[in-house]
Amino acid sequence: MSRLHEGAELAVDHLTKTFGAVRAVDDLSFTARPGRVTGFLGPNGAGKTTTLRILLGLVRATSGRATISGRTYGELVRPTRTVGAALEAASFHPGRTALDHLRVYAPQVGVDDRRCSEVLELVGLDAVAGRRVGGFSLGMRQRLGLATTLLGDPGVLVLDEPANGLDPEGIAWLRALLRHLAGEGRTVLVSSHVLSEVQQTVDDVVIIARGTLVHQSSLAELAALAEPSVRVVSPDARGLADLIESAGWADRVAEDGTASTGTAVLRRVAAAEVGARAFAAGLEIHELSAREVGLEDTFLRLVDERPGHVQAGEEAR
Ligand SMILES: Nc1ncnc2c1ncn2[C@@H]1O[C@H](COP(=O)(O)OP(=O)(O)OP(=O)(O)O)[C@@H](O)[C@H]1O
Repeated sequence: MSRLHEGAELAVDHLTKTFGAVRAVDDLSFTARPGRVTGFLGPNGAGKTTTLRILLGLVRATSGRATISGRTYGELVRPTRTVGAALEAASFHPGRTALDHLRVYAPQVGVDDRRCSEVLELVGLDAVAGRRVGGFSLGMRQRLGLATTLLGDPGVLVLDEPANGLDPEGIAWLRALLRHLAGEGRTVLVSSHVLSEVQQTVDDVVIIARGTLVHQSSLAELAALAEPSVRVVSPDARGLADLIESAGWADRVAEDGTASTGTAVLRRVAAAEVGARAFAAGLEIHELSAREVGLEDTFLRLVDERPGHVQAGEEAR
């Protein structure tokens, strides 16, 4: 028998799921490893929830497989002890207390009252154990949902948008808890449509768009894909245009106002390089500023998302 806390590899292998004409998941493959928090990221409608539902045996795949330690959810011997899942802000009986909510699930998982109190303490709800859930905020409900997933002390945690509804303090708390759980050797898979929400929590990222994988790596490798850029302003618009032309940067111009305002934003060019060339050309420069490229920008570039842009198929919901 496996030790408690022992994580298992999650493997999604050439997974496809169609709903009528909509290809929600399209030949998707990725893995999530024990001891690490993996961010499962993609814009709304990218296919995250569908993938997680297949992994948890709630939806049947059209083709391909999603496995936990080589087994599908249905093949697991003790599923509630192996995987803890919180798929959406779970529905709670408003009249039940937090402790009673857990007591309802405890027999299914095979744990006692003591464990219910333990998990309430773990998620910081011990002080309100006897309060009715009906009066709980969304953040408190998220915590109770998480407590429910932890009842069986599972080695694998699958959490769909767990940061939703949490205030900054709650997000910081969630981050610490997930890091702690992964530190114990568990496999933690966390979905989100906003990278910035989980970027301080995750070790690895799996990014999907339109049902397909666009990127899988460590967070550090994703950060290395960031493209620095530099903003240059000169009172001599003609001179700046000539400089860009002679340096061979024409295809690196991200925003161009050289002809009218003498302003240009250049991608993958260092400020020092622009400064040196401008100095050599005797070009007067009024602004030369390196722009920080956040991880979120890299993420949005990878999923090719524009503000207000709707993914194909999303209207089918
Ligand atoms: N039961 C269903 N019937 C029909 N289409 C569905 C069904 N479930 C999901 N879809 C479609 O599959 C696509 C992927 O949806 P899914 O919920 O998996 O995405 P998501 O990445 O979790 O998005 P969100 O962050 O908005 O929850 C969407 O186009 C959605 O409309």
